[in-house]
Amino acid sequence: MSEEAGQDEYEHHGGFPKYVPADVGPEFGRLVEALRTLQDLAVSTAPSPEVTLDLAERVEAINDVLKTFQVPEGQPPAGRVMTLPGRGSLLMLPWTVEKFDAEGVRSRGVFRRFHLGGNGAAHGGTLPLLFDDMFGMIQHAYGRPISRTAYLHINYRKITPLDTELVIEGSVDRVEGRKTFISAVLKDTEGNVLADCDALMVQLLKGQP
Ligand SMILES: CCCCCCCCCCCCCC(=O)SCCNC(=O)CCNC(=O)[C@H](O)C(C)(C)COP(=O)(O)OP(=O)(O)OC[C@H]1O[C@@H](n2cnc3c(N)ncnc32)[C@H](O)[C@@H]1OP(=O)(O)O
Repeated sequence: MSEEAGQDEYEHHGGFPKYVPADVGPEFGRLVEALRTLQDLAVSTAPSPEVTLDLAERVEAINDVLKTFQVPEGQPPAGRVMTLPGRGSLLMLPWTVEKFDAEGVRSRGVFRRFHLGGNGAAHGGTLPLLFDDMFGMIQHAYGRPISRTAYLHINYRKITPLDTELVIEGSVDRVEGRKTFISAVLKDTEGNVLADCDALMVQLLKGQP
């Protein structure tokens, strides 16, 4: 495929908006980190009813301010700041990308209290989120158009601990027409495999949701 044709194909992200990196100041990362700490505290505290009511009113006041700045998908910085944990998105795991190229993507971080499943381990549903977003980035770094996950097969090999530095790394295994096969591994810093995952992502047709 010529470079021009490849670029044309890359520009066709189905019905997706085109995502470009966001340029933000340090105050954005500070806000996101403060909100993550709020999430951790919201699931790990038991304040009195009076304090709960006071907090609800204060958070509602913050929401009233934020509501006036709502913009369409693709325009908020959340998810588009590659230098911030979770690319600055509260949905994503707060992990930091340390390698991002066609050879593959590597990211490092911790599961926090907010991600607790049971008995000190990360909730099983948070791992597919980590892998799925990783696969989106791998696909992006490889130069493939944004695609939808058709399947995602995860093997939970060991308990995934909270508040412990972990590393996830993956790459494209092969491309067959619209289909990209990707795999990734989650390890602790001693190299123990906690989970591995492979997925099929299918390139969207023009205008496909
Ligand atoms: C600033 C920069 C930021 C960068 C970061 C950006 C990251 C953004 C990240 C965003 C990332 C978000 C990612 C998300 O989270 S996407 C959200 C989760 N995924 C979905 O919602 C997908 C829902 N499903 C669909 O939309 C359709 O089913 C798709 C689009 C997947 C395929 O339906 P479509 O009608 O289009 O195609 P087709 O059915 O003709 O299939 C085509 C081919 O694929 C093969 N096939 C299909 N399914 C399966 C299967 N299960 N196992 C094995 N094979 C399967 C099929 O046999 C055929 O093969 P072949 O016969 O051609 O050989």
